[in-house]
Amino acid sequence: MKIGVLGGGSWGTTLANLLAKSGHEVTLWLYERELAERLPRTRENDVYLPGVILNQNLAFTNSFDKAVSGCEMLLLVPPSQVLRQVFAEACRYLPGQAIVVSASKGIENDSLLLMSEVLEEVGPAGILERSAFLSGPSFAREVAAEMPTAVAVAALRPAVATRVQKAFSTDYFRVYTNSDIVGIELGGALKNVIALAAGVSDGLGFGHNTRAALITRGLAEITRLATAKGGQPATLAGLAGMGDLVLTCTGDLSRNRSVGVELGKGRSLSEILGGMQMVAEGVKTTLSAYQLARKLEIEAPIISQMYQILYEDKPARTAVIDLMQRDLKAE
Ligand SMILES: NC(=O)C1=CN([C@@H]2O[C@H](COP(=O)(O)OP(=O)(O)OC[C@H]3O[C@@H](n4cnc5c(N)ncnc54)[C@H](O)[C@@H]3O)[C@@H](O)[C@H]2O)C=CC1
Ligand SMILES: O=C(CO)COP(=O)(O)O
Repeated sequence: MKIGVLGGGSWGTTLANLLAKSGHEVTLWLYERELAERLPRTRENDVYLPGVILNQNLAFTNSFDKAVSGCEMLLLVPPSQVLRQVFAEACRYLPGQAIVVSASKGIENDSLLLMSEVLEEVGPAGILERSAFLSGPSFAREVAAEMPTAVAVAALRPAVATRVQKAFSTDYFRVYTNSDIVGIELGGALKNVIALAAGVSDGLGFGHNTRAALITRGLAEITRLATAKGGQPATLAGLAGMGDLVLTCTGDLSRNRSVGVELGKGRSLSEILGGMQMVAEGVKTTLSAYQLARKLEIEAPIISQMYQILYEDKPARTAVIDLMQRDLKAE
C-alpha cells in the first residue's frame, strides 16, 4: 500500500518505520525541513528517535504534496494541538478514497474537540466514514525495538478498522479493532492527565499506594467523562483506557509522567517545558479536560487538581491534601 505519514516525532517515525518494514511504500512528512533533508543520508531521526536505523522503504519529505498525493492511507501523528493545521494542508492533496488514521492523543484547546471532531470540521464531507483512530499502551521506543505491543483501532465502519488492523499488525504489534471512537480517543487523551498526577505523586516522594489510588480513581474519572460523551465503559477497561493508563502512570519512558515528577520535586512548569524538545500532551489536555468536565457537569477531582497545579500555581502537596480531604463517598 502507498502510505503517507504526517508527523516525524518519535511516534510518527516509529509507525512509519513499522509500516515500511512490512513492505508498504511509506513517505514520512517532517515539520523540520533540515531533518527531512538529512534523513535520506543518515536514515536516523537523531532528534526524536535517536539510535534507530530506519528501513530503506521509507522516504522523507517536507512537502505535503509528496507525502499525501496518491496515497491509499494517510496516517496523522502530529501533536494534537497542531493536527487541525496539518490536516487542513493535507486535505489539498488527499485522494477521495484514502483512509485516514489518527494516532495523536489529545483534546484541542478552546474548541474542546477530539481529533475525530477536528477531522470532521476540517475534512471533506463523509471523512469520518473512512477514518480510524489508533491508541493504546505503546511507547515509541519499545515498538521501534520490536517489543511485543497491543493497541486498539476504532472506526465507524468495521471494514475500515479491519483494513487498518491488517496494515499495521506485525508479529510484535498486535492491533485489536473497536467501534467506539469516543472511548478510544478519550482514553488516550485523558490518561496523560492522570500520568502527570502520578508523576507529581512520585516527585513528592509518595509510594505505590498513592499511585495505585490515582490510577484506579483516575480510570473512574476518565470513564465518567468518556461515557458522558457517548463512549462505552468497556473501551475504557481495555487497551486504550486502563492499558495506556497503567503504562503511562508507571513507565519511566513516559514524558507526561516525567513532567509530573519534576513538578512534584518543585520545579516550575515553564522551566520543565523549556528544557524539552518533545511533547507532553497532558499539559495542554489538562486545560481542555478541565473545561470539558465543567461543560458536561462531570465530577473530575484529579483533573481539577492537576489543572490548579499547572494553571493556577497551586502547590502540589496542597493539591494532594485537598484530594484526600474531599467529602467521603461510596466507591
Ligand atoms: N511517543 C510515543 O511513545 C507516543 C506518542 N503518541 C502521540 O503521538 C503524537 C505525536 O507525538 P510524538 O511523536 O511523541 O512527538 P515528539 O514529542 O516525539 O515530537 C514532537 C513533534 O511535534 C512536531 N511539531 C512541533 N511543532 C509543530 C508544528 N507547528 N506543526 C507540525 N508539527 C510540529 C515535531 O516536528 C515533532 O514531530 C502525540 O499526540 C502523542 O501523544 C501516541 C502513542 C505513543
Ligand atoms: O502515549 C504514550 C504511550 O502509549 C506515550 O506517553 P508519553 O507521551 O507520556 O510519553
